[in-house]
Amino acid sequence: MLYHRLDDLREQAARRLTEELRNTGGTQQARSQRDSAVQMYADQVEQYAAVENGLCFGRLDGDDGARRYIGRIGIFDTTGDYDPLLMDWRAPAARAFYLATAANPQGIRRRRHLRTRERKVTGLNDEVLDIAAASPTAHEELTGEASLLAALNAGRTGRMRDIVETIQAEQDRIIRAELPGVMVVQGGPGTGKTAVALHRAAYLLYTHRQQLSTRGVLLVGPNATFLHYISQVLPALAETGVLLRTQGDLFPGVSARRAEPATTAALKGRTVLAEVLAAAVRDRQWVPDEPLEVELPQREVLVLDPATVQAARDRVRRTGRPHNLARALFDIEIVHALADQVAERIGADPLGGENLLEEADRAEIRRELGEEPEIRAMLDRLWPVLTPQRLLADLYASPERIAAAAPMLTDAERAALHREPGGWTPADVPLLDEAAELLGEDERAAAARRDRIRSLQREYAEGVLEIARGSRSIDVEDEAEGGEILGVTDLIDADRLLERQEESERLTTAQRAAADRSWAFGHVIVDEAQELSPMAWRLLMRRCPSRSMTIVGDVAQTGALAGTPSWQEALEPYVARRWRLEELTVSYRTPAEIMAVAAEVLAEIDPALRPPRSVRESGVSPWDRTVDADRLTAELVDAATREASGLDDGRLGVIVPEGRVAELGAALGAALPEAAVGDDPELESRVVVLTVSQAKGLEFDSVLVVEPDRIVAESPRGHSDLYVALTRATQRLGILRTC
Ligand SMILES: Nc1ncnc2c1ncn2[C@@H]1O[C@H](COP(=O)(O)OP(=O)(O)OP(=O)(O)O)[C@@H](O)[C@H]1O
Repeated sequence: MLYHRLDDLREQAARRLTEELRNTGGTQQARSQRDSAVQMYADQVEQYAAVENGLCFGRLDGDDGARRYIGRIGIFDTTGDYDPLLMDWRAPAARAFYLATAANPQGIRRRRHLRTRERKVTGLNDEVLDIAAASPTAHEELTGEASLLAALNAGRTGRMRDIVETIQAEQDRIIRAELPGVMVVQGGPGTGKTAVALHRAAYLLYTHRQQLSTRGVLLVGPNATFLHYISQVLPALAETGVLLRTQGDLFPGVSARRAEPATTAALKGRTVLAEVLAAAVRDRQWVPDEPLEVELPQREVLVLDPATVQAARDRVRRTGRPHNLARALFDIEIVHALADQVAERIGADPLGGENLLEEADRAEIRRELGEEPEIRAMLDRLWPVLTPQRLLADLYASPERIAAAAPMLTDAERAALHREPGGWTPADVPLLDEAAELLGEDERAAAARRDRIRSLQREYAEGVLEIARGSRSIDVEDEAEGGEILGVTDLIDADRLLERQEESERLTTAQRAAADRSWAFGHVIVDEAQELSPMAWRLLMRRCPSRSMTIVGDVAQTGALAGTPSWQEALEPYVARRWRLEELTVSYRTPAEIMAVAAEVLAEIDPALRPPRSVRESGVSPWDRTVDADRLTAELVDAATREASGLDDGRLGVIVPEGRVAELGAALGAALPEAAVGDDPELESRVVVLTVSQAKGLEFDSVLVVEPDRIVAESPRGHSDLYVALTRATQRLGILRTC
């Protein structure tokens, strides 16, 4: 019944989308209303398709005999009294599904978990919460673990799945926490921090739709591989309004993929770099040592002396305006001084009296001088308008500029900043953002933003057409019924749709936010937040002036050298002590046998830290073997082949030291053609070879950790890296050492 209703809803939305797209012309208001309708129906078609799998996954039987079904979206009975046929998991009335216990049944007598494949029910588990009333049947159990354990033991696919069917009470509390304020969610590996962060995004968008649909939600993850890993979760929860970004993509127009030494990235993460950049901007406001001569065609030579430039610069700086925006004031100052020179000369009274020129004459001279190309060129040298990219590229490229801007750094640190142009690193992005603040947006930056928006609008227009094409089967059915209905794509192409988009500047909130550096998000969620440097925190705080944030991470897993050793330290400058801490204490991923091995490494990081409690045992002990160094590759290939063949439909992750990834990856790739290796390896491959920083946040059924001692030795945070590596497996762990 629910699936039939879903089909009806989907057909209805697709038909309306097609109708709206066919309409053209009309008044501005009519067009704007139509664009809203197009966006709404396109979203609906996408949402109804997204919830197809596992549409309904729960049932609550109340003490009063009432029955409620819980699912991915709400569906109502539109033929009757608008009764809910299916309740959205985020609705307040659905909450008992996650919280009710035998001790506190919340008016619920029985909770049922339904498992479905496509549109068939394949299994169910009942929990009777009122023990006195329990009349056990074949599938009734008294604990809530059956569905959870089934989900945890299932083979991994290389893509994260949502946990909407089995959210646990401690997670539910965090997911549904109030919107305002900064909440830190600290939890050991596998405690569901990422899952909770994603479900919180979906919950907030549902509960505060009005507010967040205009300001948007930003979710920041550690790297592109990770974002790829989690990218399916929100669409499966029928939410498309969250912008997923890595730090390297947070500056519009820049995609930072260049590599650099960890120590250089750490240096760039320090707040002292904000001072360096401010000094670098000041350094570009040049006062010449010698007077500058400007030779104007058909006119005299004008001379600008250093003292005049210095005085103009001081006055302009005192206004506190950002560099690019202050340029107009500087121009006025300098042109004024030059015009005075001209006026002195041409207005001089031959009889020695007062200057003969009136104010109107002087104004005319200033206007003319201001337009002289030679003078404009000189002003460009004295106070150049700069993009953030120009400022930073010029700084890095010049040891002299670095020396002038960074006297507070050591020689070695200054040398580390020096490099040739050619792409940006993720650590450059917060610096570009800082530079943009110092420089202010000039016309060129505004034009670049308009270009980006235009290209996004085109993408959007194409996306709408894709959706309309995807709903084509419904058009075909209409035709079969005898209707002569053309598909929407026969009538309109992306360019025409784009024209229409441009009339009303319609874009999804996430798309507009992505193109606009100064966008203020309604809520910001940061995953693996322990990796952020102080400079990266500055950037994120700018994107979220309301300080409505969910910060998710584990300080014991900090790998980045400029990462966060304590939440208080990271947040203090922005919210003082006004943040709240929630902790997750149960590891759903890592079985007890593996957690015991990881716990030894955790004690090396800090003996006071406690590992999370594993929710299950796998019954398989991790293995740990030492081999001769020259046998390592052969032994690794053997072990990986064995582990891979033991997987049913799961995945094997091979985590290797950074310094050996190319060599060992090539050997594994030659022996196991299905092995993926590289900067952004395909996680859906059965075997994936990665470094610890790539493996951050990911998980595999079986994991091989290669040369743990070398992983530790490769970084000052090496024990944290090893802890991350050892906690990636859901079932089996093998360790291969060399002697
Ligand atoms: N309530 C739950 N029901 C089913 N699966 C869950 C639940 N909570 C967590 N999991 C599963 O446990 C695994 C670990 O979750 P997740 O990746 O969110 O942990 P994490 O705390 O972010 O780990 P890490 O710190 O290692 O990145 C995932 O496979 C997730 O789906």
